[in-house]
Amino acid sequence: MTTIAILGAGKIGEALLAGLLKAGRAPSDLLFTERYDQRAAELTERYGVAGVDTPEAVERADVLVVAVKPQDIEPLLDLLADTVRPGTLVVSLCAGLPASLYERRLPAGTPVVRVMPNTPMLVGEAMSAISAGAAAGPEHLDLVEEMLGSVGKVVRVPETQQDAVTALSGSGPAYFFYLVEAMIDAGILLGLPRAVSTDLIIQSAVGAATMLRDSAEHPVILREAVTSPGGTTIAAIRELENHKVRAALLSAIEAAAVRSAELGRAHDPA
Ligand SMILES: NC(=O)C1=CN([C@@H]2O[C@H](COP(=O)(O)OP(=O)(O)OC[C@H]3O[C@@H](n4cnc5c(N)ncnc54)[C@H](OP(=O)(O)O)[C@@H]3O)[C@@H](O)[C@H]2O)C=CC1
Ligand SMILES: O=C(O)[C@@H]1CCC=N1
Repeated sequence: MTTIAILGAGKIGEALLAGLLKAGRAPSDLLFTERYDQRAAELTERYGVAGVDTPEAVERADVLVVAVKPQDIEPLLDLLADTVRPGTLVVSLCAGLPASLYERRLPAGTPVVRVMPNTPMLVGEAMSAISAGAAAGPEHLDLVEEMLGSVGKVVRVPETQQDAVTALSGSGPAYFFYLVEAMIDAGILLGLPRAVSTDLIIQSAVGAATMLRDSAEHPVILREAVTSPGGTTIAAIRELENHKVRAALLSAIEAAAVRSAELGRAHDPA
């Protein structure tokens, strides 16, 4: 069985750990590293997976999943540089960091797959986009697709599209949470109890998301079906247009893509 080590079990690393276990992987086929012993002990207690140091993870794992913040990549690469064993697959979940960064620093021929997942991995509903580095072949993409397919949906994209993917689906859940948060506040403004407002909005979000996924209808058609002539929805939509919410979303997501590219350049100026 393939042993997978998650290097940096923070928010996304833990989501992957939990998702893989939920999908049926044995705790003995998983390892993780963490910076602080207390965090490692908590994770082992919660998931029954062993926390190890980086050299042990490199020694034991067939797949190393890098899930530290981009700002923490350099010391980790220093540790991995001469120790990664031939044939080990390196999977990077880090925003912005190109496969070429790993290829320059790790032993020649190390296969690298760059991935942009998202946190709904925790509930088996991740959206992950994967791209092969120079030394990664179809067998490596298949392995990563199988691994991430057990915790959500996977698409293959050219690496040139990863900054856009990061801005859209990597950060995407945050935009929906932000919208939900604002809509719950609107209920408070209208005098509803917070619990009622929260229930109304979360169920509306779940219902709308399920329709988007299952109805095969374009979002415009679904929105038009809610928007009655002379009714309530169009009164709200006029306000959204007045406040340029669509333009704000375009700018916001463009800013996220620009930031992803900046993070990459900061560590891999070539
Ligand atoms: N959060 C998200 O929604 C998504 C995040 N990502 C990417 O995933 C990566 C991790 O993000 P996120 O999980 O949010 O960040 P977190 O800070 O929550 O997780 C990173 C974890 O790695 C630990 N760490 C840092 N350096 C090392 C090291 N050398 N060895 C072992 N552990 C280490 C950190 O410890 P400490 O807390 O002590 O710093 C922290 O617990 C980022 O590169 C991000 O771009 C990708 C998609 C979505
Ligand atoms: O905000 C970030 O940088 C990370 C990458 C995508 C989602 N969270």
